[in-house]
Amino acid sequence: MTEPDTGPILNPALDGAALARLYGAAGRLHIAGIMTEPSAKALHDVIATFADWNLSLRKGDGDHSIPPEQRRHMSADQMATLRRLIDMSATQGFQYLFENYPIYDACHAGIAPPAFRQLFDFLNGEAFLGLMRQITGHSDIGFADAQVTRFTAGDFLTTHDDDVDGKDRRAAYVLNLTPSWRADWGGILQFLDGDGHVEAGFVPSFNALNLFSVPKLHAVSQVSTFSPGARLSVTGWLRAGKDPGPAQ
Ligand SMILES: O=C(O)CCC(=O)C(=O)O
Ligand SMILES: [Fe+2]
Repeated sequence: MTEPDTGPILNPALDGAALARLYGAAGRLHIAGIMTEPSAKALHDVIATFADWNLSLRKGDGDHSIPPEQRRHMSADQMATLRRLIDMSATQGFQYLFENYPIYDACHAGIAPPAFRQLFDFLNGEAFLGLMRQITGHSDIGFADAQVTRFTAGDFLTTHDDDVDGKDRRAAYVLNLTPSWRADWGGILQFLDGDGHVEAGFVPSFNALNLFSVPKLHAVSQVSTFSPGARLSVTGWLRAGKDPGPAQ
């Protein structure tokens, strides 16, 4: 893995007060150029060459993660069966399928690769959290949890609102690290209104932060079979209070 020298750096030219006005009006925001360009490129290179992805899906009522060791032993038939089960449950309810690496858990367990530790420190540093407090108006935001995600052809995340009791999520964020993408390739972060219509959609992009308030109905549309690339992001929530540590 290529390591960035310094880790991510917040773009010093961002106008927090102007962004706060936009967020206040819509409850969501797409911030282009969130990091300095060289540090965004370095972070992209780390994620684009990362190889140890879990497969993340929903089983019963909970998150289920298939680690890389186990994935390697799954036959094409087993994978196809799993896919069919996932498709069946996605028809009616909350389901997802994408690859991830749990940065928050790995940092607390002391096993995160150094570049992901730097990323976690950036997301929990005063520069980033201070800007997030200013934009969202939530002065009690105390920490950010985080995972890296990769969506390739067939991956999706159905409609949900991110609200989980006891997690104190004030806002959700998606740090976009996809260098080139077309809306036709899917993977669009869609926001739904009370009638089930898509009221807005953010197309995967590079070095941009999507931010939205919790709870809010949203989904990631399925990445199309003809998408040639991967949708790469760092996602998580800005949470109130002190980081409780492992398993939260
Ligand atoms: O990747 C995205 O754009 C959104 C992810 C999301 O909604 C979630 O992880 O809950
Ligand atoms: Fe979500």
